[in-house]
Amino acid sequence: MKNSNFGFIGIGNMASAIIGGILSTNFIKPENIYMYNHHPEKMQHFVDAGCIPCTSLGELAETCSTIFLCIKPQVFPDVLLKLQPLVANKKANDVLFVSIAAGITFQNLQSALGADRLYVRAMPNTPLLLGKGATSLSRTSNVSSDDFKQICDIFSCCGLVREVPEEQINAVIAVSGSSPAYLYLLAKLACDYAEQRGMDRKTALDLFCQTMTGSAEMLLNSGKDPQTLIDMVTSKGGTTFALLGVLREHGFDETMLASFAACEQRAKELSM
Ligand SMILES: NC(=O)c1ccc[n+]([C@@H]2O[C@H](COP(=O)([O-])OP(=O)(O)OC[C@H]3O[C@@H](n4cnc5c(N)ncnc54)[C@H](OP(=O)(O)O)[C@@H]3O)[C@@H](O)[C@H]2O)c1
Ligand code: PRO
Repeated sequence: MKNSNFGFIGIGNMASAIIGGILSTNFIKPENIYMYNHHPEKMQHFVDAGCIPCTSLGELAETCSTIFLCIKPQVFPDVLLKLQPLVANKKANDVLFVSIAAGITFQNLQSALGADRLYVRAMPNTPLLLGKGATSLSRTSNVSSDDFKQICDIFSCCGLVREVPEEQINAVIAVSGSSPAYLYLLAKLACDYAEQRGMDRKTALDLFCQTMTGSAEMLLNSGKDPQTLIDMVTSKGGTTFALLGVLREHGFDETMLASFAACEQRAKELSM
């Protein structure tokens, strides 16, 4: 398969993050990036940067050998139904589909677009917008190493990439896809509390964020596991001991684990 033109369907938050990463690193020239959104004004920013807007799905399908499906899972049945006849005349391995949707399975894509086509599933996250995202990728077994490397390289323009088997891609949503939401929630609560205690909110946010990045560095580079790092913070009978005691009393671990399971379960429900 020769990838020369790349098409994006659904130019919202995540497609914008991926295309932004590609353009900022010059990995693909803008004139090789095609896009379609049913509200064309959403594409204007990228059109100004030299990308090619399509006026129909057919125009995009005609021109592109790699097609990123960046719409919401609920929109997939409709878009795949329209896409199927538009790619029917292409040879099976002449087009590679990359779906970034939570829950949409290879089986869903194969049923709608053809069993022997090439498919990659991606689970990115919103920090891709800053080139600091984390993306998990799975591929069907017929995707060659070269083709898969190209998709990995595209997501690498926006941060870290890891391959996971498809069986794990719903579980990973709680780890890196949805997880920015609970980290932001923690930041919000810490800032709300600081404000209640008379602190300046911006000062609290700066301190909290530095603590998040520093803690992440410790997890990655100290050689210590998470529990050892928790123990290093927790003086016997001290403040952290009191804090963790309340979390334990209120079932924090169980609540978080239940929320991760709900996240994975919802992805399964979003399957077509
Ligand atoms: N947001 C995240 O953190 C995140 C992380 C990982 C994966 N994902 C996955 O990424 C996908 C997109 O999420 P998002 O947050 O980027 O959503 P989004 O901002 O709503 O983007 C979806 C885009 O698709 C457009 N669209 C809707 N129906 C269309 C159609 N029939 N044809 C063409 N374009 C259409 C929407 O246009 P209008 O708004 O004009 O209707 C919108 O621009 C989802 O499947 C989600 O599961 C999201
Ligand atoms: N945002 C999407 C959702 O909430 C997928 C992961 C993050 O469904």
